[in-house]
Amino acid sequence: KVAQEEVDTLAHMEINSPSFWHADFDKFSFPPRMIPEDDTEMACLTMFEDLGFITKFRIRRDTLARFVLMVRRGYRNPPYHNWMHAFAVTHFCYVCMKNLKLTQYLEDIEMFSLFTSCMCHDIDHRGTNNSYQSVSKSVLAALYSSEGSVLERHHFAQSMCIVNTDGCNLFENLSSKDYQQALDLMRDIILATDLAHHLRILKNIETMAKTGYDKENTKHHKLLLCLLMTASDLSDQTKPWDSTKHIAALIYKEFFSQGDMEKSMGREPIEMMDRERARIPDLQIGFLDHIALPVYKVLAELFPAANSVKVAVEDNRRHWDKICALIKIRRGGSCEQMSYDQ
Ligand SMILES: Cc1nc2ccc(C(=O)NCC(C)C)cc2n2c(-c3cc(OC(C)(C)C)ccc3Cl)nnc12
Ligand SMILES: [Mg+2]
Ligand SMILES: [Zn+2]
Repeated sequence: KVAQEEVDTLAHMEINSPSFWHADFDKFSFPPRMIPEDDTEMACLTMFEDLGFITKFRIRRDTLARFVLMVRRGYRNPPYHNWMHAFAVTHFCYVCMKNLKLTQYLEDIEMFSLFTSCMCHDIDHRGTNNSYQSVSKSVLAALYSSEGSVLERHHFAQSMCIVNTDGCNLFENLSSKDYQQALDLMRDIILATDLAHHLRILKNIETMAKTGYDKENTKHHKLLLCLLMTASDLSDQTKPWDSTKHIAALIYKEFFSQGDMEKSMGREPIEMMDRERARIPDLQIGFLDHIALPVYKVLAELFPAANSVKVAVEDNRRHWDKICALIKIRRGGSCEQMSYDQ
């Protein structure tokens, strides 16, 4: 699936330093989506190298090149859940590892597995959510609906296919113990990206932040890995307003086409997926209040160095509030569709 000359090019090129991409490449303020898509594989090599993973886990350069190329190809091209989403998620995880001194909280193998999981966490996403898999009686639902987290199980299965493909096994030089641990960690971390799972464990994460992280407690390691994964998955919300506005446009493009498909199947989509009914500013305020803000609040409690990220999300919420207020003034009543050139 990946041409040998592509692998050779990526495998033999000198790995660029972070500053080659931008002076702030390893800062929370840097927007990873500004990297041209065709440069993202090289930027992934920069991050692997800068985190010390290539040396520490004795990753062969041709294996790494083939792995990165295969992961990128594993993504489809829906409006939001595409390779650039995975790259942005991976970049946020890299910035956390560079700025939050995570070596004092997690083991090397855990960080390596988390970083790799970020790259793979939405592989082969079709731009539809878990409930749509059951409604449309998709192959994925047939495979996984009895266990739940249908999409996330598929993302993990696809990731394992790549790891098991000749010349793509990123973990090939790990001890058998570390090898098994890496795959188990990838499974737990990718399954943690199911919103339902996240909402189930959020209380435990908040309790851990209150009582204080205990490096000797394996449960705390797991909870922290899940938090870092969801904080990375939502990290588009931590960037400046222009980017956040654009991301909302992509998300609702994807949601509304699912809603259209559900209507064509004679079903009523939920409001956030119904282009006739959805009020985007209201929905985004709800999403930020109930899903995004709690994640960055607890991240900032655990890591004061992440406070700027929480502030950025609060700024974005204020922007949506202003748009809602504007709509109310102009239209009276609640927020309706309109262009947000705010
Ligand atoms: C900008 C933005 N708006 C969203 C608005 C709504 C929802 C949604 O699913 N609401 C469901 C209702 C029933 C409560 C998700 C949104 N969303 C996500 C997202 C996060 C996910 O889950 C983790 C990462 C674990 C939190 C999983 C999937 C997605 Cl698409 N990423 N960005 C967004
Ligand atoms: Mg996902
Ligand atoms: Zn994702």
